[in-house]
Amino acid sequence: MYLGVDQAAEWADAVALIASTHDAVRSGAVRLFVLPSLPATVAVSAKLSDSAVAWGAQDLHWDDRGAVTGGTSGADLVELGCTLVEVGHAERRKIFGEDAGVTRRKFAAATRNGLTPVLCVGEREPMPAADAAAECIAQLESAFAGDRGSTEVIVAYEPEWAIGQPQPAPPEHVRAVADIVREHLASTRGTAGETTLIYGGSAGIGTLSSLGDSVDGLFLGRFAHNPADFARIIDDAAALT
Ligand SMILES: O=C(CO)COP(=O)(O)O
Repeated sequence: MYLGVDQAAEWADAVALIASTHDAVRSGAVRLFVLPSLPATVAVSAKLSDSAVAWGAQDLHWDDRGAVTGGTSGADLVELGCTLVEVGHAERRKIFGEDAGVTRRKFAAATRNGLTPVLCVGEREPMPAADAAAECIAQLESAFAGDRGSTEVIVAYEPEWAIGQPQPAPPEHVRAVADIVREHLASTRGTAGETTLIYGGSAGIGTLSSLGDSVDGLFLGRFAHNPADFARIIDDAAALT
């Protein structure tokens, strides 16, 4: 909810231009997706529709149709051209009280509708990496509910305590957690359906370079609101490919 609808559209316009001119995006070496606020979806998708940038939503309801005033149907997101949807963001868990059961049902709704879930996991408080990873793995397994990799999933590791801060979590912490989570995903899901691991939480210019190949990418918030900064973050990603 940082950007208004017109601001989001203007931002998407700038991002579409960056995507169309950046070699790493043009070649497919760097892939981009945008999850605007729901009211901005149509305006943003109009700007991105001729670009390589995918778009999606920040939330959906677990039912596709019925008496759910204020809900967002995954089927409607598909009609809007969304190919991804975020599930289980820390703010959904904290502000809206979404628990493991809600996240599991929303994850199922995403895959049922053919939307790639961007499944957010992360520890609430700072803690040793092994404990943080265990918490993330418990959240993952709870959301998967036995799904063993039939669909593509993007796992966003976002420690709750690192969101909305001046700096991301220390890179050595992120790398240590990501290594354990990745090993778990590889041993339980293999390569079926493809699982991507990205880091979010005050990520910006230089974050990806500091994480090396322990993650596949970033989940950006505030520090991508300036398109010029976003372009520099794409440069960081391109340098790693
Ligand atoms: O929550 C986030 C992305 O989902 C991160 O937001 P910030 O990068 O603004 O902390």
